[in-house]
Amino acid sequence: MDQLEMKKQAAQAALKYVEAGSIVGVGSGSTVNCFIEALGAMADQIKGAVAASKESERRLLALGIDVFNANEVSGLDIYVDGADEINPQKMMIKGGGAALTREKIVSSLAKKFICIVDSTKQVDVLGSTFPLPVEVIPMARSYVARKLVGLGGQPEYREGVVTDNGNVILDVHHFKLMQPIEMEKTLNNIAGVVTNGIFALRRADIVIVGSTQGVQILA
Ligand SMILES: O=C[C@H](O)[C@H](O)[C@H](O)COP(=O)(O)O
Repeated sequence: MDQLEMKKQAAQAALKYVEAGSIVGVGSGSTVNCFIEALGAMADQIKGAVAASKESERRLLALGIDVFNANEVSGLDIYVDGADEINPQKMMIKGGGAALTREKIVSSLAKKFICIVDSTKQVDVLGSTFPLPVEVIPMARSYVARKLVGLGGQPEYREGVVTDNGNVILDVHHFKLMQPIEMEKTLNNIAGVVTNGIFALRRADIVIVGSTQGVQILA
């Protein structure tokens, strides 16, 4: 079974958490694209969605699903999103698709964060395989990069990428995140950082893993 099939399995399994008449929080990325595709079958049963990226919004609308602005809802029951890495404590690295800030906002609105991943995303220590994305206001790029070096990382400017918020991304290599909560706070305190891709303060509640052995649910 290839990675896409594992993503599809996890995405399909997330449908059982979608309540009729609800507004669903929807993240972004290739695994979420599988979820959006599956959600299409429930388009006439749900009230709509709040999307964490323009790309997800476009895909939802194409399936006839209404998309609400985050300011139009007071809360969400569930938020469904993928991850670049997830550890046994259900903490994640996200932002491989540069949507981290809106993902943090929409996931914060939700009672339950349901993370859908294929088994290749599971790690013991965050930062083991994936560089940590940090969204930065463009004029602060060099300053923030120097601060990240000071913290032991190796930042790399993601050339040609502008986020949905008009900012840039620094991908930080060689950051082993032994204390994810502390590092999430430390990075967010650097002037010019909009947010960083550690999701530890707001971690997942339910993880659905697609693998060659089938779907595993970690609740
Ligand atoms: O900015 C992108 C998001 O955080 C994605 O959820 C993450 O990169 C996982 O994407 P994919 O499902 O394509 O591996």
